[in-house]
Amino acid sequence: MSGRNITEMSSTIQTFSPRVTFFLRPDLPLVPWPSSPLVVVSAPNMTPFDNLATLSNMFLAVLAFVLAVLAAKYVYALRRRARLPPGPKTSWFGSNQLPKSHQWLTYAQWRRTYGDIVYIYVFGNPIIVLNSADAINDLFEKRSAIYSSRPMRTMVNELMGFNWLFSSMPYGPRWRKHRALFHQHFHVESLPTVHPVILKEVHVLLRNLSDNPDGLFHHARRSAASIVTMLSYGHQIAPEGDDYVTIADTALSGLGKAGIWGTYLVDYFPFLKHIPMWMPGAGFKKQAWEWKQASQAMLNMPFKMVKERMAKGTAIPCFTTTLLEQFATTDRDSLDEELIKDVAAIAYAAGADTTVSAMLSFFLAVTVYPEVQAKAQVELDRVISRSRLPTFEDRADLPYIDCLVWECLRWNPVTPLGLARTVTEDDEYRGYYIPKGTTMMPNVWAILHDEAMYPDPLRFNPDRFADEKRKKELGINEPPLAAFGFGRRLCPGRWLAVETIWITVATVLAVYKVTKARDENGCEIQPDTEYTPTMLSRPKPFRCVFTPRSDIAAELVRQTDEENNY
Ligand code: HEM
Repeated sequence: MSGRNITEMSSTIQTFSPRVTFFLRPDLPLVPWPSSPLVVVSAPNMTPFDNLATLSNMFLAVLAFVLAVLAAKYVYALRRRARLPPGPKTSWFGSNQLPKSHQWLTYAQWRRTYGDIVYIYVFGNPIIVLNSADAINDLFEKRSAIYSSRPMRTMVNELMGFNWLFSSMPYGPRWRKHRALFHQHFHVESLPTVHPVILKEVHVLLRNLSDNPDGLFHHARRSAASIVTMLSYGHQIAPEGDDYVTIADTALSGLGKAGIWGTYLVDYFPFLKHIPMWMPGAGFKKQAWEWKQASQAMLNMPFKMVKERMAKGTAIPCFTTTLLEQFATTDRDSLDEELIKDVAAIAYAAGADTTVSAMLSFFLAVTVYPEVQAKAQVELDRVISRSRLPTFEDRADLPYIDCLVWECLRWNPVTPLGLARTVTEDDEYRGYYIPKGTTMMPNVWAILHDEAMYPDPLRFNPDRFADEKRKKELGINEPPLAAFGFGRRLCPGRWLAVETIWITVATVLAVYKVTKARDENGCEIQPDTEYTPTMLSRPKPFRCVFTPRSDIAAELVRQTDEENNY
């Protein structure tokens, strides 16, 4: 070694390049390393073969180090994977144990097998289903800083053009801006100003039920939709063939179908969005393109209509006019037209079909449970004595109607799997490892059918909300808030929804007896109590009959026609 011992050389090298020294072996000669200008060590007696041997030793040392790091990482990952929550055996391709329809029912059964927190792995995507109020509360409420985002939804947001919906935006400044603007206009204190709008549309519903009882689904939908379009755009929906409703319904039917994250493969494999529409198997792209035309029209068309009416001076004051006026005068920093347009459109997208599902649950429940209907009518008759229609001022005196509304929201929740979240950091809960990016599904149906809190949960029983002492014992609240979500993403339209459902229930039961339809032989038709398997679940079509409870009731319905128009 030319008179220099290994320690000296090593320290010389360390001076220039500590990283290299780390790999040196004392039993091998030290040589200059041509590619590293920092290592300047003379070793005159060395041959090219010696150099090669040293290079390969260094290479081996680096390789060994890299392999050690990878092995450590692998062991760490294995250990973490061993701490994933339990769940059905799934491979990278998912599993045939995964339910294809009404997933919430299967997930609720899994609670018995796997517990509150169930892990599924589908096409490389980790999903956790939360089956209990405790687990959801611990994560979505107490750790809301990392559980308030939404999963990336390639089909809905990117391909179908619904990126204006703040309900599916990731948690962050853009979402916050949208939500704050929505909240400014749709909050509990604003309710008295929206009561006249709700009341008027519910009266239209009464008349429609009298004229054409078989059109129940259509009338209920029209009523819920007209309330939100009046509030957002000052637009009352035409009885039939309203252009806005037609276009919005096309868009929303797409959203309903693609809304449960993972319904389309492209949610799991976002790169599929790049495949051309003409390729075999790319039917989803064509379908998404059609829905996109509708989602963009739904966003732009009514907004343009309001601007035109404002220019002509015929616009009815509403959310859009108020904000456009504000935008034109003062508040240009915090407002822009795109923001106003997005927020105006979400009221219909998020508010119409949800409210109508709960309304339809009410019609189904009172058809199937006549004793519930009779009890509500006793209360109504006691308070308003059949001489007039109920108003919002009667609410405090009609507690059973409240209970009936809560039970509609619980019995078959409108969003049985809530709206999926994603966790934005690795987390640990009850000793389980929850990887960053996991899609979190709150099983709202399971929570609202937990026998410990709601005994005999499949039965429609408003009385479960009536007894204060029993409620305390069981730990239940009204309203059943889980129906509206959790934490920072809790539904901001819940006040409007509850008011709408409440006055619908009170008004319909004040004037009509709702009974089962009969077939051609005069036999009662037992309604199907099954619900659709969609993200927004609603009763499957059923028939019922609306009979005025008295001549006065029929007259009260007729008189609603004389109310002033907007
Ligand atoms: C019975 C009627 C309704 C039900 C059951 C319902 C339910 C829900 C649920 C479960 C969520 C997701 C919450 C979460 O992620 O934890 C949600 C979000 C939302 N709802 Fe509702 N909703 C109803 C009516 C309405 C109405 C009438 C409006 C508007 C006028 C509305 C506007 C929204 C919006 C904007 C969001 C998104 C919130 C966010 O992501 O920050 N909802 N709703």
